[in-house]
Amino acid sequence: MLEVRNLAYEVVENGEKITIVKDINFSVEDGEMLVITGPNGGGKTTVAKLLMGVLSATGGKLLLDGVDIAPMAIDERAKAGIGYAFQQPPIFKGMTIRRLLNLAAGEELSEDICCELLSSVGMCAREYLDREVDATLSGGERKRVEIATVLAKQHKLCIFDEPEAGIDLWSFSMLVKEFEKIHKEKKETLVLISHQEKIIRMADRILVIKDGTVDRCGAAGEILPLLFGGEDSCACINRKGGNGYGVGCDNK
Ligand SMILES: Nc1ncnc2c1ncn2[C@@H]1O[C@H](COP(=O)(O)OP(=O)(O)OP(=O)(O)O)[C@@H](O)[C@H]1O
Repeated sequence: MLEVRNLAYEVVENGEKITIVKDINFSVEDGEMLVITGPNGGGKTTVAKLLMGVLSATGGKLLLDGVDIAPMAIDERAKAGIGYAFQQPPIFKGMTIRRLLNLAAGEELSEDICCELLSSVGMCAREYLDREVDATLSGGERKRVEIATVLAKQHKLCIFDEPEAGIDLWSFSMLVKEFEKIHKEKKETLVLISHQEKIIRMADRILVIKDGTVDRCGAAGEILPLLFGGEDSCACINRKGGNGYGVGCDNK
């Protein structure tokens, strides 16, 4: 189980403190899927990076199965069972896709398994295996390779930051099926950051982050009508000129 308590991240710029996120509280039960959504610039990626350890929290607690992972470095968190796919995947010049998948899996994978992983993210597998993870791959290809690295291993907690970004429609449908598989068959705990209705509708719980803090959080059945459906949500979005996330609803 993941428990996030009063998570905060501040930076100092030109001697001035800037709060990027604060008072972030939520939990994800084992095997649950949490989707984090909300307006651009709200703080979603920052929260994901704080969970993975790419950034260090300046306040709060991050408990994974009761252990505070906040002081752990990124590699220790990976060893503790957290997998993370970046919103903007890094380039690994000189490293082939095959090698990257092996590293991500923590073992030598057979060519068939490497191909299966790439096929599951919509890549025509064998022709990619010995390509380098460099700028010759398109943004969408890098994104899919990045997602395949997370699929290469069983995790306690998988975090995907906007997996839909830059992915074509056909591959997106395959990805959605993969997420369903991770969620329903492998029963891994999933945190997905997304703006995509199809992904948001797969969630067990939904967290809406706006202006660096929690705007709404609850079971999907409670939050979905506020985001997409029902007369109330439409009324409040239209009436208050909201942004499609139910922000400003009286029924918060
Ligand atoms: N180191 C930093 N210094 C100053 N501002 C920062 C820093 N890191 C993040 N921010 C700002 O904090 C806000 C939250 O950024 P973040 O990337 O977490 O948003 P997001 O919700 O993921 O947005 P999007 O939906 O566009 O991906 C943004 O306004 C961003 O410019």
